[in-house]
Amino acid sequence: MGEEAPELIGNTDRNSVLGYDPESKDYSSSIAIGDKIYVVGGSDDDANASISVKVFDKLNGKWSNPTVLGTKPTPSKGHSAILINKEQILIIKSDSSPDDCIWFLEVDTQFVKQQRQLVGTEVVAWSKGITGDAPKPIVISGPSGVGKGTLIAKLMKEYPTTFGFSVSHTTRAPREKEVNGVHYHFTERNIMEKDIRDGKFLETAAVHGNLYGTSIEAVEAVTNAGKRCILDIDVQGARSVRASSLEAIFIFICPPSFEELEKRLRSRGTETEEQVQKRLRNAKAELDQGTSPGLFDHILVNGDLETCYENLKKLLALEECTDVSYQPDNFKVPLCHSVTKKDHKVLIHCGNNGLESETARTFMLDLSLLKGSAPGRTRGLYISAGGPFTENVNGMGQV
Ligand SMILES: Nc1ncnc2c1ncn2[C@@H]1O[C@H](COP(=O)(O)OP(=O)(O)OP(=O)(O)O)[C@@H](O)[C@H]1O
Ligand SMILES: Nc1nc2c(ncn2[C@@H]2O[C@H](COP(=O)(O)O)[C@@H](O)[C@H]2O)c(=O)[nH]1
Repeated sequence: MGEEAPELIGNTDRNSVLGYDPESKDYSSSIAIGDKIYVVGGSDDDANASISVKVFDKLNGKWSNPTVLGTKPTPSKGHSAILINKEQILIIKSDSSPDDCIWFLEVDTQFVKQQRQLVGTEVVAWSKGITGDAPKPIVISGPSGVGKGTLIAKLMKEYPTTFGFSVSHTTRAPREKEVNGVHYHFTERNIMEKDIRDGKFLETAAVHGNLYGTSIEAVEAVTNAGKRCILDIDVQGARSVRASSLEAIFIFICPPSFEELEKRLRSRGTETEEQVQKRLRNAKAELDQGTSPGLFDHILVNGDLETCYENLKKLLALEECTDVSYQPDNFKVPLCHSVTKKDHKVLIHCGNNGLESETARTFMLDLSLLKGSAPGRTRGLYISAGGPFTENVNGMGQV
């Protein structure tokens, strides 16, 4: 792309332009936000199908390749892009399955700002759009030995297709029965520190003398599998997640007494006496922080295991959403479409010029109830079909 500014052709008042080169089969959409132009490029050449992001800085006339966070959309035959606010670009993939065609490219959300500071480069983040009000991830915290892992294992065993565990990274050594990639991603401190600098983590904390962290990929792997994500993290981690854009439910597990906690930690037999002492010292502070108001939504006492498990299930059922359909059966965006936006509504006009053809259809995306963002999915999309939707059609699309 050289050092030339991207040419904004077409309907520039909507800030969104699609260019297509029939020879190379490359296409790109350019979105101007402030002094930056974001170019989302792709190729519909089957052999080199790809989707990429470049940023042009109008102030210094330079291109940059941003650090791209989050799971990228799979390549499609084409896409259109439209600015929905100063932080997010809506990308609509053509000819993609209904559950994989709405994506958000975040360019200046809270998460992107944080990561930009951390990484020191331009940062963008992908977040897949999903319809309806999908259940929120669950953060489970509590002092070491209280029974978090035991409760989570029971939940995963009873509901294997509903819940998925966010596999953390840690620099601590594996215990006898722990499997790399299942219980933790066991890693070296210098590698983890580099990954932190590269913005790969949603949160990290030094816990009991080791480094622990939830990678963005760990959370996305669970949500991409269509499951509800469970995070087993310490109180510092819960605080970081609370401050992030990952909208979650925060549950703190308490022991019935400090003596019982000590007994469980010792009887597990996985730590040396010195480590047990350290964990018990830290438990005092964690119990203080965990039970003070503000951070956790729910506190459960793990006295009798079965009672606590039943209470946990009840609590999660309370937070479940009802099963309602949020998109029409025939939702699929063809190559030939145009997109316009008014307030919180985006109209996708499909078919020849979006109007005249017999197969022409219009879909309306309602963005007013969007929740969450990268890292993770953007929930709360509502899609309806038909119309008439009285919006002037003069957008762009693959031709
Ligand atoms: N309600 C309970 N009553 C008695 N023992 C329990 C109960 N819940 C868990 N345990 C036992 O306590 C020990 C610690 O449990 P677990 O490993 O699940 O704790 P944890 O909170 O995940 O600890 P860590 O934070 O160190 O990973 C285990 O041996 C487990 O079998
Ligand atoms: N902040 C984070 N804390 C984490 C993460 N993964 C686990 N943990 C917490 O660490 C302690 C100790 O765990 P152990 O397996 O060594 O006993 C415990 O409280 C976990 O909840 C993480 O990714 N981030």
